[in-house]
Parts: sequence; C-alpha cells; structure tokens
Amino acid sequence: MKALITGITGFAGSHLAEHLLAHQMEVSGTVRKTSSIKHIAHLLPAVRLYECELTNEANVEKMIADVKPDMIFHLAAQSFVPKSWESPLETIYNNIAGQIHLLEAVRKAGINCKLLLACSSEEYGQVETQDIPIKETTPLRPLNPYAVSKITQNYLGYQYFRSYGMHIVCMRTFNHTGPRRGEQFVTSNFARQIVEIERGLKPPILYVGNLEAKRDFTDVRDVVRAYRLAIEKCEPGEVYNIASGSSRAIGEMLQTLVSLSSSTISIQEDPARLRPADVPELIGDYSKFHHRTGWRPEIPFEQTMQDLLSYWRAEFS
Ligand SMILES: C[C@H]1O[C@H](OP(=O)(O)OP(=O)(O)OC[C@H]2O[C@@H](n3cnc4c(=O)[nH]c(N)nc43)[C@H](O)[C@@H]2O)[C@@H](O)[C@@H](O)C1=O
Repeated sequence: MKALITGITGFAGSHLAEHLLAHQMEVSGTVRKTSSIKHIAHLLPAVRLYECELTNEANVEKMIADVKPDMIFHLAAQSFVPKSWESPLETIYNNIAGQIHLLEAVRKAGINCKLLLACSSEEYGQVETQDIPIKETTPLRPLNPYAVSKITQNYLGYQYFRSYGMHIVCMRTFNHTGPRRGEQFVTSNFARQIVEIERGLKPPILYVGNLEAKRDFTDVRDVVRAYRLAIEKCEPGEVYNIASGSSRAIGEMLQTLVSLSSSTISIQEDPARLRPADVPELIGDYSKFHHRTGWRPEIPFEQTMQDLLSYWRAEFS
C-alpha cells in the first residue's frame, strides 16, 4: 500500500512515517523548499520525498499524478494558534487552499484513494460545562482563526464525500505531544526552557502564559497509531475525536516537567504569551473511535513528559 503524508517533515508527520514503515507500507511525503528534513533524515531513503507547495495547484496535481497514493494523511497546516491571530488570512489561505488543491487533484486523477484529514479539538472552542467530555456532536464555537480553518477543512471533507463519494475521514485530534514537538507549543516550550536552565544556558526563570487552561494531552505515538487505524477502519464522511479522555491544567503539566528535573526553577508570567481568547477546558470523549477501531491511548502522560525532556536534553548535548 502506498501512503502519502503531507507535512511528513513535521512533528506528527515524522512519527507517522516511522509507524507506517513499521507496518510495511510504502511511504512518500511532501516537503516545502523551506522545510528542514531533520526529523525524517533517519528514514531516508525508505521514504520518498516530493518537493511540493500545497498552495500551488499545478505542483499538487503533478505530485498526485506521480505518486498515485492508495491513502493520504493530510497533516500539513499552519497549526500554531497565536500565529493565526497575527496572520489570520495566511492561516485560512494556507490551510484551505492546500486542502482544496489536494482534494481536487485526487478527484481529477480518478484514483481510488482514501484520505484522512487532521482536524482539531480547537474546532469545539468555547465549550460549556455540560458539554464535557466533548462528543463529536458538541456544537462548534471557534475562538480563533486557526479553529475556523479546521472547521472549514472538516466540512470540505464532508462535502467532497457527499458530492463525489470520496473516502474521507476526519479526525478531531486533541492536544498531542512527545519527542520532536515544535518548540512554540507549550509542552515543548517549557521542556526546552528547563533543559536550557539545566545546561546553564539561561537564568533559572521559566516564562509562561496562561497556566489555568486545561488540555487533554495524548502521546503523538498513540495519535499516529490512531491515524493508521482510522484510514483502515473508519467510516467515510464521519468525524472522530482522538483524545485521552482526561485533562490537566497547563500549570499541572508544568509541575510534572519541573519534577523531572533536579534544577531549581522559578516561574514567571510573560504577558506576551497570553492570548486574546483561550479555550478554557478541553476533554475529549473518544468512545466513537474506540468502538470502531478498538483504539485507546497506551502511553502514560508522565512517560510522554519524560521522553520530551530526553529529546531536548539530546538536542542540547
Ligand atoms: C488541538 C490543538 O492543540 C494545539 O493548540 P493549543 O492548545 O493552542 O496548543 P499550545 O501548546 O500552543 O497551548 C496549549 C495551552 O497552553 C497555554 N500556554 C501557557 N503558557 C504557554 C506558553 O508559554 N506557550 C504556549 N504555546 N502556550 C502556553 C496556551 O494558552 C493554551 O491554553 C495545536 O497543536 C493546535 O494545532 C491544535 O490543533
């Protein structure tokens, strides 16, 4: 089976490539001119890379015609919420144009290809207490442009399924983390700061934003296993939550990380890290996906935090 991963050089993309190779799939992926291939260098030449800008229609059509994938995992996106406030149009444009080009290229090529769309728990946005744990039927009340872009990707997937009968499944993935997580995201940002403090590279002050928000974290390695099962077993046209089913405050997550270090660290709020609006609490109900595939998360949160710190310690060794 030929799998194509958009965003293969990124965090989830690189873990997914490893997972699919371990399941005897042929793996290809799209890279941008500006992408670093650091996270997948160890997988070359087993994975095939295609230079392709998803916002360039001709690029995408040519890539799909060349690869003729049996399945596509569409992960590439502008995924950092704060950037979506700074550049709302760029976020919406990148995320929507890229996906439309992909859907159109597959449709026009007339190939039998399953698609998985990586959407997001951010689509739920302002969740009311009675909505927790969040089911796929919970109303969508987006709080940032990124969330709007993901709702649009989600509904485009539904529309192409209905209009053309394409096999498209949509995952509303809650926060996920682990080794290689981009340093702008909270878990990696804090882990990196801790390691910099351990190495004496910065004073022992760790800068934070809103520590009150609660997030439902899953290990990236559990998430990519879910993605493979989803494309194999899920019903097209449907949307599925991928979550752990519990949440913790960002402050608790920080305490876990700090407890795994022997350094003495003081915490300081950096007002620049606060957002115009922050989703207060996300807890996902993943029972729909569990009933379909048998999946449940396996890696304990403390292990994920330990592995994330080990990743940053290795980066600074
Ligand atoms: C599911 C969803 O998951 C991710 O979106 P996110 O939840 O915005 O992720 P994050 O790691 O940037 O923030 C998590 C929380 O942590 C708070 N927070 C406190 N202090 C800092 C801080 O210093 N940095 C950051 N980044 N956040 C901080 C921040 O205010 C927020 O409440 C993306 O993968 C997105 O693509 C996606 O789809």
